Amino acid sequence: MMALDTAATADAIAKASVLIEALPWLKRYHGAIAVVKFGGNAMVSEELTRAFAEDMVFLRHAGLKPVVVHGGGPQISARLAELGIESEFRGGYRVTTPEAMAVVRDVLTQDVNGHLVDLINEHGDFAAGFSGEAVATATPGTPLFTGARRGAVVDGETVDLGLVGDVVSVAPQVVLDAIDAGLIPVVSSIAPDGDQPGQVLNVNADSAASALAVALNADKFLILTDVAGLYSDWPDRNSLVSVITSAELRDLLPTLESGMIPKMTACLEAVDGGVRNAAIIDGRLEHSILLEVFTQQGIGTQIVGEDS
Ligand SMILES: Nc1ncnc2c1ncn2[C@@H]1O[C@H](COP(=O)(O)OP(=O)(O)O)[C@@H](O)[C@H]1O
Ligand SMILES: CC(=O)N[C@@H](CCC(=O)OP(=O)(O)O)C(=O)O
Repeated sequence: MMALDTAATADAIAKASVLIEALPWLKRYHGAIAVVKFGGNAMVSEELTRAFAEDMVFLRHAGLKPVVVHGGGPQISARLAELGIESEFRGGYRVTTPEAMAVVRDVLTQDVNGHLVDLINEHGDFAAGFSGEAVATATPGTPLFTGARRGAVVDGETVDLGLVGDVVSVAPQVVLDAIDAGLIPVVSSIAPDGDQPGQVLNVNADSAASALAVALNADKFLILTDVAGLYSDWPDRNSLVSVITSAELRDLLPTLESGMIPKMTACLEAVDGGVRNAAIIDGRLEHSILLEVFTQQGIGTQIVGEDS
């Protein structure tokens, strides 16, 4: 017989209290769709990517319906550099030539998407990879994302970004079919150009993720990034915001610096579009998603609707 020492008992009780703290959240989020944006910076670390894949499988087993939208900015930049193709960002967006677009599509839809799908599927056949070009069997001819070209405003002037677009409509059936089949959809941010058949556009992954969250009427929208959350007075580390309403965020948005602008715009669009809760959390912290979803205090910055 083995005696339990006091330290081991205290440790076991602490673990049980962490588990029971999750109960109200397990109840609240049972069957909920959670769209999670996973950025390319977190993916630079294999350990973080593996932890992310575990979190998605955890959410799925906990009764949620996770949907992943991924970026891959650093991976695209590395491949373009290897190929000697120049790559420039203007107003936070990559200027995308036809030559660069072929690389963007390949890196996002093959390498990054394939790697995430493989890591999730190490835990069982859960993941299904899609790009915005995917079509549902019931609606042939209508892609998941339809894009329209956009420019960017730099120093008050609109500049051309080449083959860069916004998602202007979403046909979510292909993703809903995967969810209904018990799968975890893993989506890359490439969108067919609605005005130019055969052409695809490079879409910022934060913005593609929020468009999908709205179309799926998601309960939760999470963006992983490389800071602890939104700082109201960046870079003052004492100004981390834990909860902000969409009205407050709308006022703060014009004061934000690049980097945070697309993320906070995506959160605002998601909440304005009916997503009940959006949050930006620290992707550098392993399993930060679990802390956000299943603990009382949560982490990062929550963006809630004006009537919350
Ligand atoms: N108000 C702010 N709060 C937090 N981060 C900010 C703020 N303003 C600018 N930033 C910058 O935005 C960065 C996050 O944006 P980005 O680098 O595009 O993230 P990711 O690589 O996750 O897509 C942070 O690392 C930080 O340097
Ligand atoms: C138009 C535009 O800039 N598209 C992005 C798409 C990838 C992305 O958004 O990746 P992260 O989430 O890792 O930043 C790009 O080419 O880098």
